[in-house]
Amino acid sequence: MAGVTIRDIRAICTAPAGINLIVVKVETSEPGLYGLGCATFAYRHRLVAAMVDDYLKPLLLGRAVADISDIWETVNHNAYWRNGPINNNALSGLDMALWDIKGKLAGMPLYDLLGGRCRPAARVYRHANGATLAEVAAKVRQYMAEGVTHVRVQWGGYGGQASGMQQPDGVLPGAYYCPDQYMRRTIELLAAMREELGEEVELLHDVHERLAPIQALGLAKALESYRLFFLEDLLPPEQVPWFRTIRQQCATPLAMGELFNNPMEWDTLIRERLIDFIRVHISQIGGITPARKLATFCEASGVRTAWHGPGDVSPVGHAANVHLDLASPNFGIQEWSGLNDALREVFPGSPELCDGFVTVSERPGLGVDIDEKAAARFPCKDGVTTWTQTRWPDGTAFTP
Ligand SMILES: O=C(O)[C@@H](O)[C@@H](O)[C@H](O)[C@H](O)CO
Repeated sequence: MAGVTIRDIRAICTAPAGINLIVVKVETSEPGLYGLGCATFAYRHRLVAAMVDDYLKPLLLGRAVADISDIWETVNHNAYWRNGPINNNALSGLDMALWDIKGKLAGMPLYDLLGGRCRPAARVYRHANGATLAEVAAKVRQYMAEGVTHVRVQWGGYGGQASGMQQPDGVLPGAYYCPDQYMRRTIELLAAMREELGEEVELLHDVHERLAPIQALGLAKALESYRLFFLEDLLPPEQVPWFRTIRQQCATPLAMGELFNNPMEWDTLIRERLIDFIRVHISQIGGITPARKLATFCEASGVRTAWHGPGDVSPVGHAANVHLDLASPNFGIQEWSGLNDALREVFPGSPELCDGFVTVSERPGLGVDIDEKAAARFPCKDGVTTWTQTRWPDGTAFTP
């Protein structure tokens, strides 16, 4: 392994499910030996690709593939300013690809290289959204029939479907939602789901940072009696100090972190045991190398992992999530957004769901490949992102 070096690094952009994905391919001096990593930042794919092709490649050609830790530190410091999403995603693509190569050289699936399996498969939660309470309940039942034990319930999408909003003249266009209405409806939603579904299913809910801090506290308290598995992203990263107050006032389990990029964002939450689940987006924090350290840091504080697993993670990134899930003693649950046939065609060997558990292929490394010809049939889309232009009824811009 000592002699194997990096021969090429490049970004591959593809959108088989209509969502922009970025994968980094690292080719080595060993013919046919390469690794893949997820660098998906769906709304800025060109910038991440440029970071990979124009900055990481010239920096790293000829480096030994074995030296993942040193390469990670080198890239993290190379632009002087660090911990931003463009740099972190590019770094993640590279980092995962190097772990993939290390696994292939060792002849081991990544979970084995990370210390071995703590469980044969990772339990997932699915997402049930509906326009009516009956629709949400029907979706939950459908998942339960498929063997899924944990379901995240949402009524009218993130922030709810606002109705009867009173608005001043001249408000700007945007994705409007009404936090007070959303809060009332969410309490009604959880009451209705427990009434309808009983206690035999674990329920979760994603606030998606759509409330002011004092409302978030009120919601966490109001939902306590419905016994959530966890309440997700109750506040934006900028309001992390509020978790101290929330923790003192209620026992609703809390999951936080999909927007985090910088270790300082999670440090207090974990050290002071203010959350129960860490759910960072692994490519946003720089890949497997920092995620392993974060999982170990959480283990010491009794915090479990619930890595972010939405549609804007490539199957390569989902595989990285699941390998970590299998190898971490303090794994909690895995978000699973599902794959379509086009994703399976472009990414042979993708993780698969069976009876509420996701598994990875037993091939060495991450176990996922890419069919570049198929990927080219699904080009990424450019354009302005509109769903993140979120506003409160009076026109105030607020977090998406
Ligand atoms: O938990 C989730 O799945 C959501 O928060 C994501 O779908 C999130 O909205 C997207 O990843 C943003 O691109």
